[in-house]
Amino acid sequence: MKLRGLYAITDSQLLAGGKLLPYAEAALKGGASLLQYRDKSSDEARRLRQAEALRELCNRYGAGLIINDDAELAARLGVGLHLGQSDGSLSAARALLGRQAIIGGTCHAQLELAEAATKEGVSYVAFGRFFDSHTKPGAPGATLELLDQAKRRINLPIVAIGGVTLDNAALLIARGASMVAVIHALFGADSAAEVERRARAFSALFATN
Ligand SMILES: Cc1ncc(COP(=O)(O)OP(=O)(O)O)c(N)n1
Ligand SMILES: Cc1nc(C(=O)O)sc1CCOP(=O)(O)O
Ligand SMILES: [Mg+2]
Repeated sequence: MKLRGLYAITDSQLLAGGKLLPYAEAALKGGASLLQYRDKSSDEARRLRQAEALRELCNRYGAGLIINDDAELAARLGVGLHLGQSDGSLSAARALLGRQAIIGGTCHAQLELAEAATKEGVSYVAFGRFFDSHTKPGAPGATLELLDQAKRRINLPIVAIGGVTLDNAALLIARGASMVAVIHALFGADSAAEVERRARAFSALFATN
């Protein structure tokens, strides 16, 4: 699986009212390489149902499905996982999911966290928040200079997240981001057709950088 390109992340509030599957499919049609299922609810049956449906879509479009926060659900479905600093052990997740699974770790703006995550066997490291974020306004800030340093010190794909839009994504890619992870600027749209247009535009940035 290619860890380069658009990394689409779902949001249960933004995609309420039946939008999850059509909007996720639109992002995949538009070329998203990874899709993260990010749902903070505790409705386990619904989470399982939705994640299974997203796995089917990702398989159809040749993209990777990543589950946020929930190693057990990722293991049950045989898909990837993203963990933040308080979401459990990355090395335990690697042991649970096996060598092939895509596992990512949140590193905020700290290279030391990325070095520790690398030792624990992650597939990519995620830094952020780079810009003002609708979804997570309080996330700690990261700078473009951090990407330069990370590129020199971390030998893994780098994901940039937080306030990424079609206007600023090229800056991140030019500074070494292998993937841009996007919620609001992708899914905060009035139609699935608009999500697909945006996904195509994000994906095209990787062809020219
Ligand atoms: C690709 C990617 N990067 C960072 C995060 C944030 O993870 P975390 O800090 O655990 O916060 P929540 O998303 O769980 O609220 C992410 N999900 N994906
Ligand atoms: C989930 C998340 N994690 C962040 C971090 O900095 O670790 S920023 C963020 C929100 C990303 O959403 P949007 O594209 O709408 O800004
Ligand atoms: Mg988390």
